[in-house]
Formats: sequence, C-alpha cells, structure tokens
Amino acid sequence: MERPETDIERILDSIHEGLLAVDAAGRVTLFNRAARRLMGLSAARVLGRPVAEVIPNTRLHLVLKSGRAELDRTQQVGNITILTNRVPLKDAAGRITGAVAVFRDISEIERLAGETVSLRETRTLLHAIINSTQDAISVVDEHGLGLLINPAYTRLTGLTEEDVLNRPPTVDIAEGESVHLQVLRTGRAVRNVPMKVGPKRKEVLVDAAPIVVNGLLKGSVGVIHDVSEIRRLSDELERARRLIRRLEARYTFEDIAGESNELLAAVEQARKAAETPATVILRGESGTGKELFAHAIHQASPRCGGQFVRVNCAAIPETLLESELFGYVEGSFTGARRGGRKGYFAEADGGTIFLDEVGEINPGVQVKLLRVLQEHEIVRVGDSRPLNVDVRVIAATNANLEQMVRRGHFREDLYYRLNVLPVHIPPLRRRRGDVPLLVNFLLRKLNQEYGRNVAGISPEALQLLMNYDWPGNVRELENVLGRALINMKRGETQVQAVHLPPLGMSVGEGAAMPEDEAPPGGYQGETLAVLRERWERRVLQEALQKNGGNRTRTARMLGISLRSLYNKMERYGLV
Ligand SMILES: Nc1ncnc2c1ncn2[C@@H]1O[C@H](COP(=O)(O)OP(=O)(O)OP(=O)(O)O)[C@@H](O)[C@H]1O
Repeated sequence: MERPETDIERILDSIHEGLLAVDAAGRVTLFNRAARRLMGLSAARVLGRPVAEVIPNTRLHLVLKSGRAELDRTQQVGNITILTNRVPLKDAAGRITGAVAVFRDISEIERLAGETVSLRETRTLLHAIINSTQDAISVVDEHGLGLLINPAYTRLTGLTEEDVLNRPPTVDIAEGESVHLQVLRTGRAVRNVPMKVGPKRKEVLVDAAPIVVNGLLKGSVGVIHDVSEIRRLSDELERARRLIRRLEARYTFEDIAGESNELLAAVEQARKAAETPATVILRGESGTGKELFAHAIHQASPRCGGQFVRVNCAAIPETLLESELFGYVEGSFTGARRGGRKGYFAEADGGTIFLDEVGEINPGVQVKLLRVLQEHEIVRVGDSRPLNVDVRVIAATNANLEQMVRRGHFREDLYYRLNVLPVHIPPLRRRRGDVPLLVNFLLRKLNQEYGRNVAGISPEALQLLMNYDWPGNVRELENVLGRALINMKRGETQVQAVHLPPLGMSVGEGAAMPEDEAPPGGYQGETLAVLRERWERRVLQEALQKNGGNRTRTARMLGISLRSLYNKMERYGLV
C-alpha cells in the first residue's frame, strides 16, 4: 500500500498547479508541493488539520458545505495573484465526500496582460501622431515589405495602403534607389536623398533610419519631404531675377554725370572699349559707378540687343559660385534641381556678363573663367562636354589684383586675360569738381523716385558736400541727398544745410533702429544668439556709415572678408 501512495504523491508533486483536498469533515488530505510553495506552508502543519484553521482565506470548507463549485476565482495572496477552481467531490449516490482546490500563480500572466494593454495604447498613440504629421511617412519590415504609411504619404505620392502594404519598397519609386533597401543593407540612416515618387513623379527628399529592436534590425522608417513646391518657387524667383537683370541694364553713357578730366578720361576709354569685343576690367572704389559703366558699355556695344547679366561674385556663397556661373546637369549634387541649371554664362550668351568683385573668386573657378576667356567654352558642373558661349566679359574690382597675383591668390594668366582693357574710375574725393553736377543729376533722379520736386541746393549746403571726403563715393552722395529729401517738408524746393544728415551717417537707416537700442530696462530675457545678432547688425551698420557705405573699406576695418561682409549684410537686410 505504501508504494502506490508514494507514487501518487510523487505524481501530484510534479504538477505545476497547487492541489489542496479536504475530506467530508473539512480536514486537509492533500497538499502538494506547488501548493506548499504558493502558500508558504509545510505539509506537516497542514495535513490532517481543519482547512479553515490552517489556511486563511480558503473557501474550501464553504464549497464543502454548499456542494457548489467555484470556478476561476482570483485571489491575492501577498503580492501574487492566484487563480483557483474549487470543486466538491461526490460519491456515486451524490453524497459529498470532500472537496478539492486547484490553483496557480497568474501574476506573470497579469503583468503581460497589462503590458499588452499599454502596448495597444502606445500603438494608438503612435498612429495618431503618424497620421497627423504633415510629412509623409513610410515604414517597411526587415524584408523591405511595406508595413505602414500615413495619409500625408498618400497625399504626396498618390499611392494608397493597398498599393504599398506588403509590397516591395520599390513600388513607390519613379526615379532613384530605394532608401529603405539602402538602410536595410547598411543598417545606417540616410539623409536628404533626392528622388521622384509615385505616379505623379513628385520630387522629394527622403530621410530614412533603421528600426532596431533588441539589437536586431527590424525595418526602416522613411520621412519624405515634398520639394516640388520649393522648386517651383525658386524657378519663379529665378525668372523674376532674370527679368530684373534685363530691366536693370538701362543705363547709358548719358547717365554718367561728371565733367572732371579724370572722369571724362574714364568715359572715353569705356566708349572705345564698347566698340570692341574685348574683355574690360573696371577698377575703382566701391560706389564710384563701376556697374553704371558696365551697363553703359553693354548698351553702346553691338551686343546691346542681348542679355546683360550681372553677377556679384562676393555675394554668392563660394561653394555655389561655380554652378551658378557655369550651370550644372541634373542630379550633379544634392539639391540640384530637375533639368539642371543653365548658369549665368549660358544665360548671357550673345550678350554681356558683368562679373562684379572678380577678385573674390576661388582658384577652381578662376581656372574655369580662364577657359571661357581663352576658348569661349564652358563646362557645366557634373558634365564633361564643353559648350560654346559667345559672351563679352566685363569684370570689376576694387581689390589690388596685382598684389593678389604676387601673393599667389589670383592666377597671373587670368589677370592678363582680364586686364586687356582696364578702365580706372577715380574716387569722388579726387574729382570734387564733379559734385555740383552730380548733385543736380542725382536730385533729378531722386525726385522721380520719391515723387518730389526739389529744384536745387543752397550754396551753403553745397559747400558742405564739396568739403567732405566721400569714402563711399557717388553712392554715398546719393544716400545723403536721399536722406535730405526725406528731411524736407513738402513744398520746400531747395536742399538746405539743415536737411543734410551728419556726413558719414548717411548709410542704411541713418539712425539706429529702435529695436537695435539696448532694452530700456536692461536685459529682457532674449537669448544670447538674438542679442549677438542684434549687436552685430548694429556694429555693421555703424562701420558701413563710417566708411560711407564703402564695402571694401568696411570689410577691411572689421577684419572680415568682403564675401563675409556681403553675407552678413544680406542676413541683416543692410544691402
Ligand atoms: N558718374 C555718375 N553719375 C551718376 N550716377 C552715378 C555715377 N557714379 C555712380 N553713380 C550712382 O551711384 C550708385 C553706385 O554706383 P555703382 O553701383 O555703379 O558703383 P560700384 O562702383 O559698382 O559699387 P560697388 O563696387 O560697391 O558695387 C548708383 O546708384 C549709380 O547710379
């Protein structure tokens, strides 16, 4: 008898569920190992004893009494949750002979169930975010098959979930390599990849990143930015720029005021140059009228029917200058636009290109410029085929090119190619005799611009202008007169000394703008970046004023490059 009992006990002990049985009198007859572990009680303390006494919270004696089973009841014992089934035991005649409870620890299951709920919540949250973002999102699994897209994706590409989900990642691509596949292959994120997507062949830039779960690559998520609108706007801007450039080429030699020998000699030289196809270089300080001369030469030349394209080499970022001048082919660099770009030289074909601040071009571009001057051909960025262009080059600079050549900053061969017909435009302080004529000329021009009727200037005011040094040359004189007109009341027709701004203070807004003043109560919580920018703008403004708007002098005084000065002026709206 001993052995079978022990065997049964052994079997019952190997069961993971806890077993607790009582006889008809409610005394414990069975208490297996799992039950002992879960209850934390030894068999010796429990077996043969009334269950209600030894096991608190048990309801087995109640089941015994009622004869009704209690199924799937959960109960907290300490910090574990127990699921119990309690069943009465009956003999063949239906008499209750005892009761048994089977129970197990379901704490882990409960925890997992809890997690499932929060996972579900997280999914809902993620969906809400993904669906509400304006950027198109697409997610693929580790095999590259479509897993998720958002409404913005459908709006942008014209493709629906049906077209994309569970399909290879190439389904949406009209042109370009799948970034998802790239990410899955390398495990690395990619940024700003240009491509065309969907049946509408939308131009987009794509960022994509790997999805890594527990160290395993589980997929890739891509964010797609629509750039077609930006392209459309930049094309429009480009067209407007071209139009402005064409409208700008309106000055002739008649518009150059001055009767001093120095100026007349320059005009004479320029007139002769206009008749030839030769390259001209205009030398002179900022504001002396170099651009005016370039227009006049173009208008007086046989090319006057062609385009006049002005390029300020210092105002274009160094990295873009080559592609702006010579153009580029489609896809030659990130951000390159569809169909490539013609470039200023190609635009000026049959006309004139005016390269202002030619001393600012870097050695790479110098080589290409030399090629145009020698061979009359250009090579677009990303292309190897040369294209013929028929362009007259007028260059201008205030830089000491000879010194730059000596220091190796400017190619000697290019210098000689440019220097075929130099025209030196004298600074205003060396031809003060031109001031009265210029004043009358500029007042007529300003009257038109401002809708005024100012007839002249008083001798006293003119004397002040004659005595001044004009570091900013004719541009500064124009600014001074412009401010004088603003200071005059309607009906006043003669510029008086009181109308003139303090000389040397005529550039930009003249006086500091209110927002440039230090905040009245001291520091008002702006970020350091904002304060630094405000301060920098003010310093630039004052330095420009001190130099009468002469940019070369201003850059030198501030110890920055001319290019950097142009960039800052552009940024702070001081151009
Ligand atoms: N002799 C002149 N007669 C009439 N207006 C002039 C004369 N010289 C210059 N100006 C006027 O002065 C302003 C500055 O001239 P311009 O832009 O041609 O100078 P710039 O030498 O090209 O200057 P920068 O080197 O700074 O570009 C223009 O408005 C121009 O019309």
